Amino acid sequence: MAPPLVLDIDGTMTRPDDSVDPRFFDVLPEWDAPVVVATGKAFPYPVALCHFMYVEQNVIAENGGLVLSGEQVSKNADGEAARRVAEEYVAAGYDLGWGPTDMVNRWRETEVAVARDQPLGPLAELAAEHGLEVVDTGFAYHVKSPGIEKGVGLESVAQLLDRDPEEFVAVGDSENDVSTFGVAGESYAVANADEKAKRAADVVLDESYSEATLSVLDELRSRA
Ligand SMILES: O=C(O)COP(=O)(O)O
Ligand SMILES: [Mg+2]
Repeated sequence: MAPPLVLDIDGTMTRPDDSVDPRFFDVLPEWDAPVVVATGKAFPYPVALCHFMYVEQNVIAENGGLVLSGEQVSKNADGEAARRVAEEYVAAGYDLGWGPTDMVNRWRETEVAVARDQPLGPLAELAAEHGLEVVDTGFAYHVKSPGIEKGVGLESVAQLLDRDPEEFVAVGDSENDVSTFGVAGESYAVANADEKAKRAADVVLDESYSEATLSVLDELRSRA
C-alpha cells in the first residue's frame, strides 16, 4: 500500500515557471491512499485543483485556516485581526501589492497575503501589535494567527480520514511547511526549499520543484 500524502502546491507541485506539473494529473488520481493538498493559497485554489485532477477533496488552505475533508469544512480563524492589519498597512501608505483586482485575497477568509515586493518591516510590526505573525512562503507574505498552521490542519484531516498523521509522507518547500513536516511521519524538502524547510525535513532532495516531488512519489510507489 502506498502511504497517504500531504503535498504543498507552490514550489512543490509546480515547475519553476509556477505552473502545476501536468504529470500530477495522471499520478495522483491513481494514488492508492489519500492525498491531502496543503497550501497557503485561498480555499478555492486547492479545491479547484483537486476537482480538476479528479481526486478526493482533502484540502488544507490558507496555511490551516480552512480545512476540508469529505463533506466537512472547518474554518479555524475569522481573519478579522489580519484584515485590520491590512487596513492599517494601507492607511500607513503601503499597498498589498496585487493591483486593483486583488485575486489573491478576494476569497481569503482567515488571513491576508501581501506581495513580497512590499516592505516587510512595517507589516511585521503591525502584525505583532495584533498578536499575529508574518510567514514568508517565498511566494507571498501571509499575515496569520500563530496557532493556525498546516500541521494542525493535517492532524484534523488525518482524524477525519481515520489515519494516523504519522502515516503521511509530506513534501514541501518553505517555512509554511515546517509544521507539516513536524506532524507527518516522513518529510522531504525540495532543493529549492528555504532554509527553515530544509532544516525541518527528514530528507533534503537534490532535485527541485515538481521534478523532485514526482521522484519521491516514484520511490514511494516502488516501495509499496
Ligand atoms: O500561497 C503561498 O504563498 C504559497 O502557497 P503554498 O503553500 O502552496 O506553497
Ligand atoms: Mg510552497
